[in-house]
Amino acid sequence: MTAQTLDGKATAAAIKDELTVRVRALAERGVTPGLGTVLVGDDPGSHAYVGGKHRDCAQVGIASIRVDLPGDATQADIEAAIERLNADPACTGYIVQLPLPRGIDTNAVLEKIDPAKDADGLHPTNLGRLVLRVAEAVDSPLPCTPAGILELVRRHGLDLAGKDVVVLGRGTTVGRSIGLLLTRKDVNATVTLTHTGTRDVARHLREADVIVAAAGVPRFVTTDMVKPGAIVLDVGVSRIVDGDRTRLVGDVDPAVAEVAGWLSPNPGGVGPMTRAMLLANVVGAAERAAGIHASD
Ligand SMILES: Nc1nc(=O)c2c([nH]1)NC[C@@H]1CN(c3ccc(C(=O)N[C@@H](CCC(=O)O)C(=O)O)cc3)C=[N+]21
Repeated sequence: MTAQTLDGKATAAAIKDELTVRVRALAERGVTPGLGTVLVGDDPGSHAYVGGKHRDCAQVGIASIRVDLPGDATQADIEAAIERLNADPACTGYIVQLPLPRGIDTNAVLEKIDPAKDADGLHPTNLGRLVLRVAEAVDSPLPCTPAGILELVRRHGLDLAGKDVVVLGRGTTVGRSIGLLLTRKDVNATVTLTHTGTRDVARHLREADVIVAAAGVPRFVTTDMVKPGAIVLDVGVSRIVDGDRTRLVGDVDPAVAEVAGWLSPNPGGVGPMTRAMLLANVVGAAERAAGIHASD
């Protein structure tokens, strides 16, 4: 048996088509959503991600505002760039590409972002809203990768209610925040968060109905750790040097496809969904700024 594919590329394309329609409706009201990016330094991976985000924007009719700062930019330089984007009416949402260079206080930077323009959904105010509004749909930006994972699963007709989900990794963008979404009453999953301090990670994984692998450890999850039929989401990305080129490798051994019921490929799974959710946050912020609400 081989796992069915959680096709992030095709699902993201469908979401982008839907967003194009919403962007057109905004244009009729004279509103153009604009995504800003703040990129510090010259990490090739970060450049590739940011480039991809601007290409996505062009596809759905979102304007882009790109701010690139040198690797030796100071805390004050970065915060000044943020203040300009907060004040710029053409920018309806923006992100600060992470990680920031060593020596920069990332949390201080993220807290300067206007929560209404937080396209990543990582501002403390927006994460706090997620904590406070367990029962209802929240009309505020959601963290892109967790939201993308839920949307990917939902659009493949899978229901997580009552399922035991084991999350691997306690990073801010995925591990720490995905449980907030998975345990909302409209999802109703049960969540275990495992990390480097967990005594026997493999034991937890083997009992999981759903695995969210976000540890950033190449091919950590192997066939012996997966219950037959489980839903497996491969979130992690590591760059591996392979001869004279680099390859992207996920947290899940591709052989897991022989055991799992569903598997998100990597690339082509969670990554494109993260980008689609970023666009959705920018469009949502522009709609709210224009007085249009999700329930309208
Ligand atoms: N403020 C901030 N927000 C982020 O959302 C953020 C970040 N910083 N820093 C880095 C991580 C990583 N991340 C990815 C997004 C898309 C793909 C993606 O689309 N990957 C393609 C492959 C792309 C390729 O081939 O290079 C795929 O999975 O098919 C991957 C990784 C967002 N992140």
